[in-house]
Amino acid sequence: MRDQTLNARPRPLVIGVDSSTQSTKAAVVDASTGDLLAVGRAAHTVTGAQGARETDPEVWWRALAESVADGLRTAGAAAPDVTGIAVAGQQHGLVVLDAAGRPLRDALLWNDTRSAPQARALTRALGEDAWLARAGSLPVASMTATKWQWLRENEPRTAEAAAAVRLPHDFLTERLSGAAVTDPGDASGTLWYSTADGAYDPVLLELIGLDKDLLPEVAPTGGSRAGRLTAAAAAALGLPEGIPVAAGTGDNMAAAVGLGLGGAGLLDHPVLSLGTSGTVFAATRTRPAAPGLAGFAAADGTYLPLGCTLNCTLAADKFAELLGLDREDIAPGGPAVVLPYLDGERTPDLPHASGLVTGLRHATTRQQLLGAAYEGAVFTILRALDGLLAPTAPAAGLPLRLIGGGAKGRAWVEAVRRLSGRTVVLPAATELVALGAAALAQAAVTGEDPVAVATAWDTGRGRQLPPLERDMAAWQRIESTLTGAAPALLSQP
Ligand SMILES: Nc1ncnc2c1ncn2[C@@H]1O[C@H](COP(=O)(O)OP(=O)(O)O)[C@@H](O)[C@H]1O
Ligand SMILES: O=C(CO)[C@@H](O)[C@H](O)COP(=O)(O)O
Repeated sequence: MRDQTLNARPRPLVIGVDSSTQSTKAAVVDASTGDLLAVGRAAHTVTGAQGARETDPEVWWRALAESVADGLRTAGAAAPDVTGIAVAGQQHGLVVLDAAGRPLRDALLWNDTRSAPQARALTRALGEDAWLARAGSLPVASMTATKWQWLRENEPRTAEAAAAVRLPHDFLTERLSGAAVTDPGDASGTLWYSTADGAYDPVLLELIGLDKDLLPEVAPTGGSRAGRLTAAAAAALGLPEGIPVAAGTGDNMAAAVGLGLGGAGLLDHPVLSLGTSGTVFAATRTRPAAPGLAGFAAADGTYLPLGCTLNCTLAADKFAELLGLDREDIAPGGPAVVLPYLDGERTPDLPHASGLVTGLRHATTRQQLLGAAYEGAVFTILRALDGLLAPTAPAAGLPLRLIGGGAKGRAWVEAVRRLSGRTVVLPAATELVALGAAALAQAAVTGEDPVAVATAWDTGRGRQLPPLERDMAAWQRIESTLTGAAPALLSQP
C-alpha cells in the first residue's frame, strides 16, 4: 500500500498558457523544478479570406478553460496545487470590448493584412524617423495601431462604441484577474507605446484618435502580478480562487523567457521560431530602432528586436496538401523556386503578394517542389535574421535556437541548417511559449525575475547540431527570384 502522507503532500504547480493563432496550449509545470508535467490543448477557429483573418475572443477564453482542464487531467494533477497562472498570447490582435467586457466584434489578428493602406498612411503622416524614435518599429499591417485605424475608417460605429481596447493576452489576463493590465513586451507591438519612454505615447495616441482611458495599465514586466484569480474565473477553470495572475506577455516574448534569454540570462543569442508565423529574435540591452525589423520590448525589461514572416508552417503544409505529399517527403528544390507568400507578406513588406512558383522543368519532381516551398519560407526568415544580427557582430557566431511547431519536423530543421550554415540548437522542450508563461506565473508568485526562474528550471536545454555547408546556390537562386519579382508582388491588387 502506498504511503498516504506522501500522496497527500502538496506539490506546488504553476500554469503557463500559450494562446497562439491556431490553438491554446496550457503547460502544467512543477513550480520547484520546472518539470513539464503535461500540456493541455484546444484548437481555435480563424476565419476570413482575401487578407481578412479574425477570431472571436470568446473562442480563446473557452480554449483556455479547455486546455487547462486537459493539462491537469493529463498530468493527473490536483487543481488545488496550482499556485499561479500567466498567459502569453499571439501579438498585435485588436480586441474591442463593450463596458461589460464583451467583444464588440471578432478580433483582427496579426496576419490580417487589410490595414496595409492605413499602415502606409500612418508612416507618411509621422515619417519613418519619428516612428522609430518613438515606437521603435514602423507601421506595417500587423501592428495594432493600423488595425485600429482600419476599424475607425471601415466600422466607425464599432470604434466609437469601444469601452476598452485590448491585445489577445491582456483580454485573457483581465478575464482571469478582473484587472486591466498588459506588459511592455506586448504593448510594444501596438505602436501606440513608446519603447523610448516605456509608456503609452500621447502623440501616437492622438494621431490614431485612441483614448488612453480605453487601454490597460502597463505593468513593469510580464512577471509582475496583475491581480488574483477571481471567483468567476476560478469556477470556470476549476482552479483555486485568489491565486496570483501574472501580467503575461506576447508569445515571442514568452518564448524568450522560456529559453532563458534576457537581462538575468543570455543576451544576443538568436532564436528562430517556426509556427504560423516565422520569427527571428534576440534579447538585447540596446533599444532597437531600425527599418525592416520590429523594435519590441522584451517581457523582462530588456528589448526584443524581431523579424516576422506571415508564411511559415501553414504555407509549407498547403504545398504538401496540393502535391499530395507527407510534409517530410521532400528533396532539395533544385532549379525550382517557390516564394510561398500565400497570405501576402510582412517581411519583406509585400502585404498584397501571392505565392510564386518558378524554375519548373520536366525533370522537376513533386518532392523538389515541396522542398522549394520549405526553402522559400526558410530563406525569407533567414534574410530577416541577417538584418537582426548585423548590428551585433558578436552574435554572428552564436548558435541558432530553433523552436515552434515546425522545429518538430526534420524537413524544417534540415532546410534551416542548409540555408543558414549555422550551428543549430534544438531545445528538448517543444512548448517554450507556454513554459515561458509558466516562468512568468512563478515570478508573479515569488517576486523573482522570470528569466532567472526559467534559467534555474533550465527549460531551454537542448542538443546542438553541427553546421552544414551553406547552400549558397539555393540562397542566390531564391534571392534573385525575389529581387526580380518584388515590384510585381508589391503592386498586386
Ligand atoms: N511534427 C511536425 N513536423 C513538422 N511540422 C509540424 C509538426 N507538428 C506541428 N507542425 C507544424 O507546426 C505548426 C504549429 O506550430 P505552432 O508553433 O504551435 O503554431 P502557433 O503557435 O502559431 O499556433 C502547424 O502549422 C504544423 O504545420
Ligand atoms: O506577429 C507576430 C510577431 O510580431 C507573430 O509572431 C504573432 O505573435 C503570432 O504568433 P504565432 O501564432 O505564429 O506563434
